[in-house]
Amino acid sequence: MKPVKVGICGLGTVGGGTFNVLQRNAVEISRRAGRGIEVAQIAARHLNPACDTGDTPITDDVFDVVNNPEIEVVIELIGGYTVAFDVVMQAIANGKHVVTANKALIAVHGNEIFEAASKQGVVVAFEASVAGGIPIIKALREGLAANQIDWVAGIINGTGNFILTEMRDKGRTFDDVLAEAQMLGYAEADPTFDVEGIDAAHKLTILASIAFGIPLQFDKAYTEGISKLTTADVRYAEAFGYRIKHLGIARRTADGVELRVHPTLIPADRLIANVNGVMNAIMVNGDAVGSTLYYGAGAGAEPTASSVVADVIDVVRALTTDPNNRVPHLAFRAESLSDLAVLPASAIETAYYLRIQAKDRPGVLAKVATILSEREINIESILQKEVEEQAGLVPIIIMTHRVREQKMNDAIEALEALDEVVSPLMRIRVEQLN
Ligand SMILES: NC(=O)C1=CN([C@@H]2O[C@H](COP(=O)(O)OP(=O)(O)OC[C@H]3O[C@@H](n4cnc5c(N)ncnc54)[C@H](O)[C@@H]3O)[C@@H](O)[C@H]2O)C=CC1
Ligand SMILES: N[C@@H](CC=O)C(=O)O
Ligand code: NA
Repeated sequence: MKPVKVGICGLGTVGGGTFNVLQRNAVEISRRAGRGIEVAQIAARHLNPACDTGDTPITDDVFDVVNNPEIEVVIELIGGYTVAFDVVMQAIANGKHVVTANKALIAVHGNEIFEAASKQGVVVAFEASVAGGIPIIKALREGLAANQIDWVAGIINGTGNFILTEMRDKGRTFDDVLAEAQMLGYAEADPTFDVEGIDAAHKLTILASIAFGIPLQFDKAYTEGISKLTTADVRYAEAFGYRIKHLGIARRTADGVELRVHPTLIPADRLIANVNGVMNAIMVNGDAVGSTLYYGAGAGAEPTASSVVADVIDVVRALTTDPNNRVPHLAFRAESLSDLAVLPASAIETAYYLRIQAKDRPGVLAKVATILSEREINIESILQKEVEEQAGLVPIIIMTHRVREQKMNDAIEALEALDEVVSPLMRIRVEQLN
């Protein structure tokens, strides 16, 4: 049988890695796919020194690839929502299958893209878009298909986890580690997407849709980054037996779905609390299987290429299958997606860590405790440090029981209004993940 011709759009970190893996493992790949896979054309603005493209035809116009009649599968590795969106929609209109690593595109425009793809009978595959090399889409969509999924919680941004780990273990500064993550090709084109949680929210949006069978709703995700965390919080968390990780959490409750990305204290003895550097890990809890954990490299050229190429192999196998009997894009059949509401942040329920910088006066602790108890917020433990972090100020660290976010917002407003308390205070959510 003739090889399947594919076209690569974008030859940066992931595009280069994808080309290299397709070449190096060509024999193994064709033994799995049943056919060879040939890169018939590449669209690139620059050559990639990490990859020897030999005599593969190269164009600087992505639409040469998208409109190339020989190409059956378009691999979109440009990123962003502009050119990438046009590339994907035109490829679908031309009856071509698409493989992409672009979580921003899928989280924001996925509903429209999947509808167009289904009408055309083509597949849009996006395993590399979440957690780089970890086959989490495959696990959730197929391996756990028997379950009602209760929650998903994961470290799903490699850059952010790399920064937190290096800051904690080596005392390096935020900016220094971010620059290294950019140099290593982990960071997004705009690194605020990594450090402000936008990239993790894109990925969480995708995971939640596949876990619960709901349309993609990125605009409803609550997003908080890691840029305000201090080494003092990391230290206090450790004193309580916790680690701070930047988590994406999607949880089904009686009222709807929580969809939230934020720094989180988790018990230091959980496996996921010990996931360091660029590694990602995702816990999935299903009613039949219980808790499961998926671990691996969340970013980087070849780990991400591992997922891209696996998708290409899946697509090659799907070329001869009935479009109505393929695994649905969002795991549930499009006509069976549910309208389960994504809850507003005020309805989230979680425990809290509070760090209050207070003037060293008698009676402050009693006032703080009163404000919390008036709002039925129970204190789990409290630590009043005698050392002053700033002149005349002593930190009070409080761990609470679970409470609705609305109540905590009210309490924080009242605490910050106290004359003795420096505003703003630090609040970090706490999860046990069991
Ligand atoms: N870097 C990583 O570890 C991971 C990246 N991703 C996603 O993969 C995609 C690609 O990311 P990277 O490879 O890191 O980015 P990159 O910036 O290294 O590569 C993108 C390439 O596309 C090229 N490009 C831009 N516009 C173009 C156009 N009109 N025509 C032809 N080429 C064009 C750029 O010149 C660049 O070489 C993004 O969607 C990203 O979010 C997903 C998982 C991991
Ligand atoms: N910038 C992303 C790349 C992979 O998705 C990350 O750091 O996780
Ligand atoms: Na993946």
